[in-house]
Amino acid sequence: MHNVVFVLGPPGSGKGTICAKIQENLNYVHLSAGDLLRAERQREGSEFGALIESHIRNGSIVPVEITCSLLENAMKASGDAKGFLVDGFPRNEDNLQGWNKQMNGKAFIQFVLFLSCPVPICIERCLNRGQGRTDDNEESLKKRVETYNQQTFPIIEHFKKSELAREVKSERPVDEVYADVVNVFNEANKQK
Ligand SMILES: Nc1ncnc2c1ncn2[C@@H]1O[C@H](COP(=O)(O)OP(=O)(O)O)[C@@H](O)[C@H]1O
Ligand SMILES: Nc1ccn([C@H]2C[C@H](O)[C@@H](COP(=O)(O)OP(=O)(O)O)O2)c(=O)n1
Ligand SMILES: [Mg+2]
Repeated sequence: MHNVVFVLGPPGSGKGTICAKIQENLNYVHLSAGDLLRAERQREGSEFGALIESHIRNGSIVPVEITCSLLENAMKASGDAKGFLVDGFPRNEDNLQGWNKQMNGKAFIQFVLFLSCPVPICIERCLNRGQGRTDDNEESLKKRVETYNQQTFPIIEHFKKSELAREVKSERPVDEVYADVVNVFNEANKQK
């Protein structure tokens, strides 16, 4: 049974940055759904490359069958760990239902880390991210924020209702955000 922490928040809220630090210090393995999709997009012979690229540019969400299989394969391929940080997933109802169907009995959701950050700060961060991504531009970001507000935030609300969500405000400096995130993990691991 894989132990999973979902990491959600608007684009640019710091999910990847914080997950990398947690992975380094707390023995969780960081799996970014976006990174896995970008790798699949590039994979020689992938039948999904063009589909993934169009969703990424358009700020829309790739069908869960693709994303969830990439995540499950990555978990299977990973060595033993305290758990998996599933970064940027589930991003909509299709993701959530697809996860429940595919991962039923195979994964336990320990909690959901929600990084909340004002959108203007998030947009600024993405425009300055400097990773050469095809979706860090004004046009794509406008659509990604719309997707987040209309499709992802309801998923966060769902996890809040089931008392699984742990919110950390992430407009502050990284170290301050990370210190609060560590406290969330310590608290959650104390309860196990
Ligand atoms: N707390 C923070 N303060 C300032 N910049 C940040 C902070 N967290 C992340 N960043 C920067 O903002 C950009 C987006 O961060 P990233 O972790 O990629 O966010 P996400 O994965 O949520 O899109 C990166 O360039 C990162 O270095
Ligand atoms: N569950 C997911 C996660 C990402 N994607 C696609 C659509 C997203 O806009 C892009 C980029 O996701 P990613 O998490 O890397 O983006 P941010 O780190 O939040 O800026 O990938 C998806 O279709 N389904
Ligand atoms: Mg990211």
